[in-house]
Amino acid sequence: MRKPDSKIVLLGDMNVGKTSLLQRYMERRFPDTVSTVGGAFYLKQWRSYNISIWDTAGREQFHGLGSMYCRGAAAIILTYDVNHPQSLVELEDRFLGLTDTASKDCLFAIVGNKVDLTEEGALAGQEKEKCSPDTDAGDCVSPRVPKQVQLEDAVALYKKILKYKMLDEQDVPAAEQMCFETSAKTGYNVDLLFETLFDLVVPMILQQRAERPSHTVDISSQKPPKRTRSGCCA
Ligand SMILES: Nc1nc2c(ncn2[C@@H]2O[C@H](COP(=O)(O)OP(=O)(O)OP(=O)(O)O)[C@@H](O)[C@H]2O)c(=O)[nH]1
Ligand SMILES: [Mg+2]
Repeated sequence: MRKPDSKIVLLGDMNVGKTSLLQRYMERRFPDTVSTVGGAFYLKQWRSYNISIWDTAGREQFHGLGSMYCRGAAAIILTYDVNHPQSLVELEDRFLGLTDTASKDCLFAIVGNKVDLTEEGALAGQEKEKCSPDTDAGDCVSPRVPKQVQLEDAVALYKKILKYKMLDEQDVPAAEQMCFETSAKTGYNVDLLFETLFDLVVPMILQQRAERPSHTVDISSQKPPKRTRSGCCA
């Protein structure tokens, strides 16, 4: 198996659409999902780099595994459902602490998913035919509701995270670049989310490589060991 150069992890409450987002990006479809057990990952080749993207379980019973999946992560996607304010609250209360094991310069993206279900989704080009007896289930939309969580709430959380991590706003990407509203169902902003992160992670890979001590020994520059009287080497 190809060895990953970097790691991105999806975190968030159950049912917010983590698995659906990843499948939409990697497989270009929106299949039925079952609630994730433990975790699973995809390997994505981005330019000449291999990036592993980990999907985790949002269910409380798997909570203990979260920090293990985050270990060494270069970026974490904190996912909520724009129709469930509690799912944003949970990111701060339950999931942020799991990211302590991530890389010290870990990037954070905050993602409000299921925007297709909102009235605002229609303005963002999410309009689809309403369900009718002749419409395929995958092509129909539930009745639209006003969005329950605003993008500004996600931006506020992003700024809290910077404080929690003791990061300076000037040293990290701007909140507006790292807070997204998506729909795994229609694909809205899904490529933008993942590919923004890939582009930000690549310089981190290069920096790590530059800092890593070289394990290669140039044997041509090594002098043969001197013989001592006992026959051993000095
Ligand atoms: N309308 C709509 N439904 C979505 C969207 N994304 C996911 N869903 C639905 O929401 C439900 C949960 O999606 P999952 O992707 O399994 O959620 P999850 O976050 O992986 O959940 P856990 O694995 O339990 O943590 C499924 O019925 C999906 O079809 C979306 O963008 N729009
Ligand atoms: Mg899942």
